[in-house]
Amino acid sequence: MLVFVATLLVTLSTLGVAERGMKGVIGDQEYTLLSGAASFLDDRIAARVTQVEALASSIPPQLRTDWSALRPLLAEQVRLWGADQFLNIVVFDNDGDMRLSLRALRVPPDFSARGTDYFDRVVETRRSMISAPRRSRLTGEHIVVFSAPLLDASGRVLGVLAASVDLQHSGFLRQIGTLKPGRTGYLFVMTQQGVIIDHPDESRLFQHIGMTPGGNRGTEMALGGFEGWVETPSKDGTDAIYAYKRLRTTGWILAARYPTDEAFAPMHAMRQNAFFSAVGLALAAGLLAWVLVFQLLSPLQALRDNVAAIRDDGADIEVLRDGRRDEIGELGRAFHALMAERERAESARAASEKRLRLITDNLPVLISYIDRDYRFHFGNATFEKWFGVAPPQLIGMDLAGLLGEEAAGDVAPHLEQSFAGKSVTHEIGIPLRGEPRILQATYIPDLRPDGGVAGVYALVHDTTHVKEVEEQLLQLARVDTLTGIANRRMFGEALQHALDRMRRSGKPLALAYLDIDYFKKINDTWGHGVGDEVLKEFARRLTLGVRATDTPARLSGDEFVVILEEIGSREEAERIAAKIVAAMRVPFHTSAGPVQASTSVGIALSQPGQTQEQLLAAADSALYAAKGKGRDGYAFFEERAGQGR
Ligand SMILES: Nc1nc2c(ncn2[C@@H]2O[C@H](COP(=O)(O)OP(=O)(O)OP(=O)(O)O)[C@@H](O)[C@H]2O)c(=O)[nH]1
Repeated sequence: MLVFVATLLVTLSTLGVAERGMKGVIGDQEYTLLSGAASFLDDRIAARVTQVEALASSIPPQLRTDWSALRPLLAEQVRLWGADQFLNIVVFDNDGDMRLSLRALRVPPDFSARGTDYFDRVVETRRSMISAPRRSRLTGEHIVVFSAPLLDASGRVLGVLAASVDLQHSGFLRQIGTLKPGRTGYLFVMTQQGVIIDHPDESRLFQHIGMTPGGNRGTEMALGGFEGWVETPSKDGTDAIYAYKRLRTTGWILAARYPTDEAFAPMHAMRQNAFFSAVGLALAAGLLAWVLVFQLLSPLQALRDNVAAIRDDGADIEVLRDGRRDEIGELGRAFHALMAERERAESARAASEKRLRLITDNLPVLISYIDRDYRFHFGNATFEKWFGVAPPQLIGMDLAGLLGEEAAGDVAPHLEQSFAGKSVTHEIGIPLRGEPRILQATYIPDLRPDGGVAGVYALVHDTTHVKEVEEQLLQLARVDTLTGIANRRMFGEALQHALDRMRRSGKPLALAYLDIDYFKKINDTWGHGVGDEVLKEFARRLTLGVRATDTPARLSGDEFVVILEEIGSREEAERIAAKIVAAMRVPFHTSAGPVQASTSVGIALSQPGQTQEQLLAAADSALYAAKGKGRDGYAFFEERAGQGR
């Protein structure tokens, strides 16, 4: 389209320039023609002037006032010139009276040439002249008069010889009519004052140019002195080329009118031809340009198709390297490099993702990403192992869908804190595959650059086993490793709890403090191993000898205690002590054979407001008393130390 429009524009503007140039040529031609015609007319007029001057001067001096003798001379001369040169030749005397006329005229009695330009000026200047166009007073015809003085020897004017030319019928001006431009163009002549003296329209002859309504800029310019050509509308509205030239001899204005339509008829035909040729050319050029552009763009189209094939059908990117050695080939190679780079980055990313996936899937923890709707966005393979939910099924699942309403309700407040921007860790107990488990969950907020939280990363691990081990460790720390009964630490706790219970129930408790008699000797006699065996058996007998609710404990070496709860009386406590003492008299079966041992027991009954230490000290004091009494027996704590049985 662009080529089509451009070609048309160029053609039309070139035509416009050519037309303007052509118009100039035609105008100049017309003016040149007119100038030729003007010079022809000037020559004719000058020739007539010369004829009349020559005729006047050829008259012999004696005949210059002999009017009757002059006639045949003039008649002979006119005959020689040819009859149609002049309409008439007359001679006036120096008073202006007509003395001679070659044509027979009815001359009115008062006819005088005085007052006419052709008489007065000649008398005045004594030189020949051409009159203004005028209407003959004698014949009524439109004429111009060529007049010359008849002078005597001293140069005095004797008369005036006047030769008239019929403007309308003589063909004096008509001869130039053949020079008219074109078929409908014409020439016309007017005086400097604008009186038309020659015109193809005879009705306008000898009328002032202004008599016809309308205006003609060219003619107005010409009356103002313009010579040359101009294109302007005529009075009848049609455009025409007007040319104007003044006659040198008379000052008359010779004008030519050439209607533009006719002047440019060939031009219009040419324009039409050129227009159709231009349209054809433009169409052809446009079509050619289209084909060219199509051909130029076809590799680009192929490149586009290749890119589409790579994107939509997964075609190999190698199709982009088609080896063209131009800009499009460069573009293809640039695309190839870009895509290869992308593919490398993509496979690196995929490998990294696979690695990460492998790691996360094989970690014995739940790794997930939870969005703001509390729905899973990502989850590792552990979800399948723990909950039987495969990662793809997990996507979009909400917490209640995975954990059940109750557990989801427990988790929600912690998640909310994390969505508020905090890292949160909490524990929750839920059944997994039918077993109660303790899980520890850590929520890490996914902070956006604007500070908002997009979601939460959740890391959950099963701490059940750890808790169990912890519990075991705790238990181990409270148990005497040799005997399996409570150690000093657990004893302390148990005593505290027992004292608390006593305070609540009001039922007193007793504390028995025991020590194996001469244990050092057993060690020394049988060795430490046997000593240990005795200690274990001692603990066993102690445990068997008291109620299940009572707590036996080994404090250190061969020292033991028993917390005896809900002891109704001192007697009851003593009974138990005696029972224990009796139980220890039975020989101990060891790897080295039976070993005889015994124990001493100190008993103290708890008092209101008494501390652990005070109670223990009281029992210890009673033990001391029991030892003091010879061992293998018990003593009851009295306020005064040392008392007991
Ligand atoms: N086999 C063994 N011996 C221990 C253990 N702990 C402490 N002993 C020993 O137990 C003995 C305790 O002796 P003491 O209580 O001081 O004295 P005793 O010989 O029992 O005399 P009395 O208490 O006055 O009747 C020491 O010789 C310790 O070395 C242990 O775990 N195993």
